[in-house]
Amino acid sequence: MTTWDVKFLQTDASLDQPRSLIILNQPFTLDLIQRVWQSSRWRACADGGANRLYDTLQNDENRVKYLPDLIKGDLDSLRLDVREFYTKNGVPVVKDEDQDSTDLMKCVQEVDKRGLSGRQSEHVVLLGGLSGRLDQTIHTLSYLHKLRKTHTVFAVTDDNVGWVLDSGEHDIEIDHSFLGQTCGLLPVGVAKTVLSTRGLRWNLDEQESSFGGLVSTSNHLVPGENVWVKTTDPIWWTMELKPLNTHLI
Ligand SMILES: Nc1ncnc2c1ncn2[C@@H]1O[C@H](COP(=O)(O)OP(=O)(O)OP(=O)(O)O)[C@@H](O)[C@H]1O
Ligand SMILES: Cc1ncc(C[n+]2csc(CCO)c2C)c(N)n1
Repeated sequence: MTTWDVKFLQTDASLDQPRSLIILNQPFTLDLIQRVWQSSRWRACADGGANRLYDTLQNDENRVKYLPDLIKGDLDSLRLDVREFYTKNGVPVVKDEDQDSTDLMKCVQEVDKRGLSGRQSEHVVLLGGLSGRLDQTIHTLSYLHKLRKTHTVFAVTDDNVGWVLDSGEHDIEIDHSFLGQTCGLLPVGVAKTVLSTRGLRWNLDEQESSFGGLVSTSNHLVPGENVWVKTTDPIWWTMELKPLNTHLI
């Protein structure tokens, strides 16, 4: 049995479980970056993710309070003004021109170099990756599926949080104060899986799910209940977030 929670999304999240944060090149609110920042102890921007951080923070007074530990990628998206600001403030900017790996992969390599990302140790949070360009979104789904045996990686946007549940049983703690009601079990990257659930409005009981068959989208969490999932094969689990504040600093 694996137990899960997304306490790192609480406004007052503590560093109970140290996390690495990778900021992707996708929009996010100030509220979301503040939540995931405070629950991380190492933060990297994947290339143009640094533009997003810079722009979202609005002014230099805020920006110096939220300096990442690293900016890495092929640097085809990082703006010159953003590069200059972060270089001036001591943030390493590392160019990796490999055209067979994405900037997301290049940042996960850095997490690995730090030696903290083992399945049982440091968790990784991706800010972005579940929306925007479809090829990039599918890359996130595929990459986290591939990483599931060696890394614990959550993907978070203003609308969603999601991750891969490996084959087996899972208890998912639900904090209804910031999670919306909608959730999904998405059989991406597997021929099929057999699912049983508790804590959902439309529960499954040893039912087969596949891309060409049943896909549990627009399911609902039951207020006050946690969720239990049993799956024979890996499956993507997603939950909707309640609307976040857009200006908190
Ligand atoms: N339009 C998009 N939709 C979804 N995810 C994106 C999008 N653009 C970038 N990302 C994510 O942010 C990371 C950094 O993006 P970057 O600014 O380098 O864009 P890119 O050059 O298109 O990405 P890459 O070089 O990795 O293909 C990407 O690796 C990807 O995970
Ligand atoms: C089969 C195959 N398809 C696409 C790419 C292109 N590509 C994949 S990752 C990447 C780097 C982006 O920063 C680029 C250009 C490739 N190399 N091999």
